[in-house]
Amino acid sequence: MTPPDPRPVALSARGLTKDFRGFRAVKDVDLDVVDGEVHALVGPNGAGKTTLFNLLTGFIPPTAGTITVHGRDITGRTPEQIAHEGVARSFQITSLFDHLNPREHVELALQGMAGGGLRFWRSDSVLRRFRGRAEELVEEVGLADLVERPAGELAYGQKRALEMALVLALDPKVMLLDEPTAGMGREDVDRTIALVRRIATGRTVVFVDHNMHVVGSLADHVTVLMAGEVLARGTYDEVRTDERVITAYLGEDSHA
Ligand SMILES: Nc1ncnc2c1ncn2[C@@H]1O[C@H](COP(=O)(O)OP(=O)(O)OP(=O)(O)O)[C@@H](O)[C@H]1O
Repeated sequence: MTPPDPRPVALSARGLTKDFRGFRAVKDVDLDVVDGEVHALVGPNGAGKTTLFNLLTGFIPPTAGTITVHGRDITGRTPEQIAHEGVARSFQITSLFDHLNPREHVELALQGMAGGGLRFWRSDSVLRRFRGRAEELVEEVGLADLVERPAGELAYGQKRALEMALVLALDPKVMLLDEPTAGMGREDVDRTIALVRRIATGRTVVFVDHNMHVVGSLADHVTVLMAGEVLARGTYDEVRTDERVITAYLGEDSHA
């Protein structure tokens, strides 16, 4: 057993439960993500990872249970309110504007965060205030050379990096990344591992990923879900060698 982490808890859930018309997708989940750690949520298909993400970020309300951020109860808050508590997420599905370049995307996100709302009309003088910071964020995610390239012309891995910049624009203390390497080839996967490591400095990161190389490379702690429940938790090496986890994954392989 790992000794308790002395750092304060950034994001916590107690008894978190979600029913979809009688089907319990998340069951009585307790989760503690400590300040500054990288925490992976893993589990076979249908384990409840995305549902848990949606609960933690307010995209769906829980049937039961509580969620706290740095000790403040955020249960039942909207995604916008939760973002203002410093929790922001990325999505698996890209939602970029093809004709806008990376800098323009980030400028809009910064404008939205500053209270201007996400507007489709943009006053250049307003957006220019955000230009410097937008360029920094584009550079931080490794897209400095593509700052003027319309998003529609970016490769898949570059689009995912841009989405990371949009999450960073919210200046989150806790970042939730939904399958940051989904659909990527090895090179993009390695680039994304390096990127997540970089952006995790001074932040708390929770991510879902099916790629165990990514989980092993990044995660300080891992929570394994199975059929909506926490099956195991610990370091990567602890959960990797846990008999229950091995059985759960073997079960998944045999049905693949
Ligand atoms: N809106 C919904 N209505 C009904 N059932 C749902 C809904 N969303 C999810 N579920 C069910 O809840 C269970 C958990 O789904 P979830 O998407 O959270 O799993 P997951 O671990 O993210 O899976 P994957 O790895 O395939 O993305 C699944 O059985 C799914 O069919």
